[in-house]
Amino acid sequence: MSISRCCWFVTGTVNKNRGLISDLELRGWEMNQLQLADNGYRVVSKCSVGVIFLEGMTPSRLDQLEAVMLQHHCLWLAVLPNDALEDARHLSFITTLCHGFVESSVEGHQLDWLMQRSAALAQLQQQKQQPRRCEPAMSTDTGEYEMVGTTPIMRTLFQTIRKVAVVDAPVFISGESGTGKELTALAIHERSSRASRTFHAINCGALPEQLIQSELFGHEKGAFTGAVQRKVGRIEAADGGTLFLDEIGDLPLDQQVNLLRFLETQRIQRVGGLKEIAVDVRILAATNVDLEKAVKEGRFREDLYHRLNVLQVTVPALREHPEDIEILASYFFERFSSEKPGRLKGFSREAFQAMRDYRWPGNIRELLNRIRRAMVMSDSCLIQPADLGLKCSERPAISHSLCQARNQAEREALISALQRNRYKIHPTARELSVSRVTIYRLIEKHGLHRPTNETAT
Ligand SMILES: Nc1ncnc2c1ncn2[C@@H]1O[C@H](COP(=O)(O)OP(=O)(O)OP(=O)(O)O)[C@@H](O)[C@H]1O
Repeated sequence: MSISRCCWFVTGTVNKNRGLISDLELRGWEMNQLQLADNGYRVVSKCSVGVIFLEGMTPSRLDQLEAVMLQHHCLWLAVLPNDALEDARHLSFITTLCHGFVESSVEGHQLDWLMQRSAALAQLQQQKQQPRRCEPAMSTDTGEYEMVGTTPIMRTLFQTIRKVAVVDAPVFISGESGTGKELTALAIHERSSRASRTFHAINCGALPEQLIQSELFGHEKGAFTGAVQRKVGRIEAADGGTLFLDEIGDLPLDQQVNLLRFLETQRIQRVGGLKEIAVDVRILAATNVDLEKAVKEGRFREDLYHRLNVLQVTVPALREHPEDIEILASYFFERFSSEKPGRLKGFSREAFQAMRDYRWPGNIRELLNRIRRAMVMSDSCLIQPADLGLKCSERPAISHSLCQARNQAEREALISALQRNRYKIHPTARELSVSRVTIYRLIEKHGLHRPTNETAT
């Protein structure tokens, strides 16, 4: 594995550390100093490791640094002055933000070794976190149609998409609203032999009932009042390509018969026309309602259901793969970055936590919309839970495992004790009858962040 020898460094007192920095440069490290720009540290994420020389670092610089460090996907090492571990502010900084620390008496070759190991680990972590995308389903100018997900359930979905794409049979895509059914349909089309032809999506629930037949099958001039000219229907327009019938459960029963006839014969007849026209279209259909139930209740034709349901793809609800939330959030942050104010750098830990805690009834579409709105509305440099319209109390109503419940209770007890004690570590530890070290450990474990104006210990 080739390791990038690119390193950020921030130093409290440049001169004191000049020797060590030069030594590292001689050992092949490209040492880049993070510069203090007008609005804070300039963020450029090209290095996978960073070194903070803590000596002489003022509390206000530490505050600025924290925000920057959270933005970088790199591992941070602290070089400590002798008494740093006695200082609660430094201790909290090291335990919550740093991957490792060494005393300032460290020799160049020792720091070099530690940086190499950290850079290697950071690279491995980054590889693991790379979004495993189902290659762009459709090339568009906006690059809008990428499927992001790294969890086993999403990988299974990507595998299924690849399998069903290569055959020409109808596919039935089920899943809750906003889970990505249309994106799945597009991904199937894009991997099929029809990829170079058109992908046409119809929302059956949005078509006015009296116009459905003409919309789907087209009409001849004069077929009905207002039919002033011939119209090619959506099925015919998709000839050679793929037709995606969204919300198929909303198709009225009489239109279900016409669709069934088309699926059986691959021919259509325009309204008012006499000619049968052969159309070569692959049908993908989706619903977020229980179609089997609709069949039992007589609202959906059983024969059509079986015709459409040759191959099945189920798109999971977001709450079934919450581990993808962070990667999806980052993807949407990138996707809408042109709409955000320049100062906005990403998400706070609390925002990620709130996103993980939320149940997401509107699935990925809701996540996308909340992030897009937060990016416009946020006043700070990191998106906060309130910007997303989320509160920590909006917890999932799903049952927790005992371990999750314990964690949750521990987190809540810690947050309220910290708040009661104005984020002072000592009284919080006393109240919870644990050591101060335990409080620091728990703060790190639960990704909490003490307000920067609290200097308390
Ligand atoms: N895995 C994903 N990665 C990235 N974006 C996604 C993913 N899944 C869905 N999206 C985005 O979420 C939005 C909703 O997706 P889509 O329209 O495909 O959902 P749907 O299940 O068809 O919704 P509905 O049931 O309301 O028709 C779209 O903007 C889509 O690009």
